[in-house]
Amino acid sequence: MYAAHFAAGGLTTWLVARGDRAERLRSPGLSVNGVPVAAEVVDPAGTVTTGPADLVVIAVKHHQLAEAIEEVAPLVGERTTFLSVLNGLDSEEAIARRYGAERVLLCIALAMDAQRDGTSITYRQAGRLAIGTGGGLGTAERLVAVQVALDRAGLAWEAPADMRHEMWWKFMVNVGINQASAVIRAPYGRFRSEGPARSLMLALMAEVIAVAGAEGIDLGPADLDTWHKVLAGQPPQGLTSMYQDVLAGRPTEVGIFAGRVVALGARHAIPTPYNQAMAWILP
Ligand SMILES: NC(=O)C1=CN([C@@H]2O[C@H](COP(=O)(O)OP(=O)(O)OC[C@H]3O[C@@H](n4cnc5c(N)ncnc54)[C@H](OP(=O)(O)O)[C@@H]3O)[C@@H](O)[C@H]2O)C=CC1
Ligand SMILES: CC(C)(CO)C(=O)C(=O)O
Repeated sequence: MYAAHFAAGGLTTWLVARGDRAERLRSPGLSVNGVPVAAEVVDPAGTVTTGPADLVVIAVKHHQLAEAIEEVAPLVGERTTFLSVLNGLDSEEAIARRYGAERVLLCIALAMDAQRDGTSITYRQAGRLAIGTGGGLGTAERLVAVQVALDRAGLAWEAPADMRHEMWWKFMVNVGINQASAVIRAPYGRFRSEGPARSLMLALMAEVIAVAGAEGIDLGPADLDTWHKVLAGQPPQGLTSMYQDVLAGRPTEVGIFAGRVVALGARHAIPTPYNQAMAWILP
């Protein structure tokens, strides 16, 4: 979805992929809402004559991150800045360890409803990206350059004052709705009214709020209200990325959600039974 926006905005766009994956991106090719994406496929296993890229967007699942970080190497130069739309709290640090902290902005993807079937993507809401610097990551100059690129691509962005809080808010959301939707097998609509689905989502989120407090992050009722407003805008039949993974038989990101909450609970002696159950149940 992001590649389609960049290409349509007139920015030279490359899809980085190796082997069979590169072949699938060439044929049948990547399509977004039925429109083929005008982006060249770059296979880093071959001779790469393009680049360096001004911006690298990493949009893979967490278990694919380490490989993706290495595969983009031929396109990385001094001016290259990274955005990671991965959920969870860790991907920016992983990229920073490989390419340097100043090259990586903090980023989360909000309120999007993309669904994928092979190389065909459909979405109604592109949502928005929250981007920023913090914790030694990124620079103000790179942040502005990326904002200009996102404007050209027609992608909505915001730059919250407290990006760390924003990352934890998104973590709370993912721990709650992604995991609850994946085990109950329910679309967004089921979480809007009282019932077991919503109760499980809120119980999982309450454990995040507890461990966040112990980590010095102030999450609370106002953050839950913000989520309820976002949820009200999601299509009732839409599916979280984790529920899509379960339906497609793909591994889930449970390790960076429940796994992380359980580990933080152990560190701070805070019980996290709901997340422990998710870690036992989800593949
Ligand atoms: N979908 C959503 O609504 C949202 C998702 N997110 C987060 O964004 C991240 C991506 O999620 P999502 O888009 O749903 O994931 P998908 O699994 O739908 O897409 C990931 C894509 O990356 C490709 N890929 C994997 N490894 C590589 C690699 N080494 N080189 C090139 N391409 C690769 C995969 O190809 P292949 O199929 O061949 O393996 C696949 O097409 C996750 O962390 C998710 O939690 C955040 C907000 C919303
Ligand atoms: C917030 C939500 C549920 C949709 O944007 C998401 O991040 C996901 O599906 O992974």
